[in-house]
Amino acid sequence: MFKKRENILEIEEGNLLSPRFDNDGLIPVITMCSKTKDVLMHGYMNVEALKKTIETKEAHYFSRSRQQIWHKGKTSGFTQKVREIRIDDDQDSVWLTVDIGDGSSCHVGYRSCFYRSIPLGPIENGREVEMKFEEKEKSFDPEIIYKGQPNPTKI
Ligand SMILES: N=c1c2ncn([C@@H]3O[C@H](COP(=O)(O)OP(=O)(O)OP(=O)(O)O)[C@@H](O)[C@H]3O)c2ncn1[C@@H]1O[C@H](COP(=O)(O)O)[C@@H](O)[C@H]1O
Repeated sequence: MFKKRENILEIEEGNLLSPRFDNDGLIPVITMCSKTKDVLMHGYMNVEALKKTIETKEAHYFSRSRQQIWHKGKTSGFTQKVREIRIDDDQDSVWLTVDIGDGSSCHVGYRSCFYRSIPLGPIENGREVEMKFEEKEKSFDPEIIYKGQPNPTKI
């Protein structure tokens, strides 16, 4: 299915898909909203998740904590319709452009998982870094949507 990685020229300049999966069999994925261009989330795919994403045109990831294929939106209904898939020069990271309609992509209730920004500039000695909320309010209530599901965020 995927071309065996044999030489750099082919990997960088060739037109055959030959993704590089890490020692855990995963490739990092960054997912962007086709409408707003916001980065929605960062996850991972294994071979099966990448194949399913290509074939079904809906984003599938590999959940590291659950150790299984994860069809995004299966529980919440917030599926991601894939509009474009790109891979980078050395074919070890994937960029998905997805349509989420009026949905969201963050299990905390925001549209994007990247809902806070970190201020630039000098950090005072010993002072905690205060972030800014770029999304002013949640777009859904995760307590309702993910009722009974464990919170994947770990300390
Ligand atoms: N829905 C999400 C979800 N959406 C976005 N993300 C982001 O995707 C990343 C997942 O990457 P990782 O593989 O590193 O994290 P993980 O620990 O394996 O995630 P989990 O398998 O524990 O959910 C997280 O760090 C979040 O930033 C989510 N991470 C987890 N979920 C959980 O996925 C489950 C199914 O949700 P839906 O796909 O929306 O139906 C629910 O239990 C959700 O809580």
